[in-house]
Amino acid sequence: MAEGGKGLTIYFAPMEGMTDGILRQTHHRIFGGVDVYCLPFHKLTQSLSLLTREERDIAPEENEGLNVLPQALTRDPEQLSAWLYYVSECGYSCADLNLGCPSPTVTKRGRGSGMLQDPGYLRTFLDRLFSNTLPVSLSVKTRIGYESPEEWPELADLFADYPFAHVTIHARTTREQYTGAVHPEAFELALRKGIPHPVYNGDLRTVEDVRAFEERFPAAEAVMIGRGLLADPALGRRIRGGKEASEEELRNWYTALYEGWRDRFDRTIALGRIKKLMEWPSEGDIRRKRLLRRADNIESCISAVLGE
Ligand SMILES: Cc1cc2nc3c(=O)[nH]c(=O)nc-3n(C[C@H](O)[C@H](O)[C@H](O)COP(=O)(O)O)c2cc1C
Repeated sequence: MAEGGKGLTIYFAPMEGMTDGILRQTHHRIFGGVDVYCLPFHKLTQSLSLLTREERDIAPEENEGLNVLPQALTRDPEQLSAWLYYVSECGYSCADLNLGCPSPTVTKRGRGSGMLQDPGYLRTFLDRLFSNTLPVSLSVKTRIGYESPEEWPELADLFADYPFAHVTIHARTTREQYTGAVHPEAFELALRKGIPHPVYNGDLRTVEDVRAFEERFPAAEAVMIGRGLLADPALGRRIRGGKEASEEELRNWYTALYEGWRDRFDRTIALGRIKKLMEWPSEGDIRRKRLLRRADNIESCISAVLGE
């Protein structure tokens, strides 16, 4: 696990359709304050071929100067094992297994958090995987159950039994998707059960949230933050005592992201992405959201989010 240097190690959560190489590099260049950038999952298939977008995302040149953690979605230990060799050939030393995705199209095939429904199969999967020496170390990102947090004690015992590099715990069930109260007590149980290097994830949106977390869990080593960093890209830096994002930094951030996405895709996709991202800093502000909806170029998007 990467060292934070000071205090908690901070992971930038993987967010499909958002946290691509352009966002990761731009974030690192302007704000920093993040130790590890997590890649959205590669959906593994029988043929083991990746999508062009997935190949590009993991390519060393896309991630130059960054600490990144690639991630896979699969319920097949042989597929995962083969992919881990590919990750190693790309030059990375750790990779992550997704056991958290709650999308019905994923879970109905028993993948992502769908695997949590069958702890027996999950043990078989992990036994087979760890029966061989792996080319890189493996971490896992999980939820605390499929239907109910009552499933967590059994799952926590399971995760404590394997030599994971770390275990990221999104403190919600599959049913809870991304909203509703998190269950921080699940993290307490993870610490008590000796889960290797647990990383807390879920609704850390502000510096105050992180301070309260540190106070409640002084033994915690690491947190993963997603939407909080989209809403305030300087959050990692501020957690470490650094300054808030200036207006100039935010302008540079949005402009660089828009231009990067426009050059890679096209103007329409870039505008769509930037608007989606800007929903987070505009959260709860109906006027800004209305202005953002109407905006049809990057300047009016920036005015909608940063204007008076
Ligand atoms: C649009 C979107 C895409 C996501 N894609 C992934 C993914 O590819 N892999 C993953 O493990 N989690 C994914 N997540 C979950 C986040 O990594 C994170 O666990 C979740 O947002 C909770 O953290 P937060 O409250 O800090 O945002 C996604 C979440 C969102 C909202």
